[in-house]
Amino acid sequence: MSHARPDPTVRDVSDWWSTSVSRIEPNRIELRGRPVQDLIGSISFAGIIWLMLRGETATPGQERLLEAALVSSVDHGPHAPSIAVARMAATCGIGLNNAVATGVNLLGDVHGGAGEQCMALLADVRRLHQQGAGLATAAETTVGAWQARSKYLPGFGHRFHSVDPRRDPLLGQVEQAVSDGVVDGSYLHAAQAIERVLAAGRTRPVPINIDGCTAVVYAELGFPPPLARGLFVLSRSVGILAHAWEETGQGRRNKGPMPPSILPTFTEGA
Ligand SMILES: CC(C)(COP(=O)(O)OP(=O)(O)OC[C@H]1O[C@@H](n2cnc3c(N)ncnc32)[C@H](O)[C@@H]1OP(=O)(O)O)[C@@H](O)C(=O)NCCC(=O)NCCSC(=O)C[C@@](O)(CC(=O)O)C(=O)O
Repeated sequence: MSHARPDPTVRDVSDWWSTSVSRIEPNRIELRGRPVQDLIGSISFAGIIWLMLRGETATPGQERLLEAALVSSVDHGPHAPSIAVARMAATCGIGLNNAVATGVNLLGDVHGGAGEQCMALLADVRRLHQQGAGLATAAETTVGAWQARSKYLPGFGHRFHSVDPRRDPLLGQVEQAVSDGVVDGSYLHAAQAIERVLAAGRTRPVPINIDGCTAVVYAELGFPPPLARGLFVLSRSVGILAHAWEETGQGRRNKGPMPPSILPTFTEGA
């Protein structure tokens, strides 16, 4: 006798994986209602990402901006933790898929995933501004409230860039999209206002970083915050794959984080 309780949300066994993303039947593949044979050769990769996540076709302006953000965050060299760890993994005999997963699994609140929280930060500034506060006041109030919890604001600061070279071209694309009427610029202005608050009184600014710049784009385009992280993962997977593949080709085995001639400092009696 079965003791399983019936699930009222499941009327039929075919409801178990019910989805509006894709429809797959013998000799039929539709993605968001569009036959795959109509998409192949006619839609860009950024376009299919938009279609799959949003369920509708991007306008050319939306697609251009999404593509710019995806391009901007693909790689940051073996200094970047997500790349370094994927290269190390590739030398350990675990296969390319596991090397890529190792890199992707390093992306989070501190590295490559801060766009999710950054979008919430920008939304706070935007909301106060929309309620009537001046932009500078809205940014100061929000920075104060967030820094009462942590001095590190998501989407700002970089371990060695004082101006991230990805910042101006990407934010320039957002400005262009504002001029073209694609987005309204409110998240861009919130980010710039926070940057000004953080720079005040400092010789070394705390710049908006790539997680923050891409969060501006994804917020302007109307993606929900968790997808800022998801889209960063998609983009960085390209760089992770390229590095893992190159490292695989170099044939090294069991490569550690630094040359064996450099020994970690042993801290006596800790
Ligand atoms: C990223 C880092 C750990 C860097 O730290 P730093 O080394 O600079 O930190 P510190 O030396 O502690 O700070 C020096 C002084 O600046 C102040 N300060 C620093 N950050 C501040 C901030 N956010 N808000 C206010 N104040 C800040 C701090 O208070 C101190 O002030 P003071 O005590 O007065 O001297 C830090 O910013 C941070 O956690 N950010 C938030 C999380 C975030 O957005 N993550 C994404 C980073 S992008 C990325 O992951 C992609 C990447 O670019 C990565 C790559 O390649 O690495 C790629 O493409 O792969």
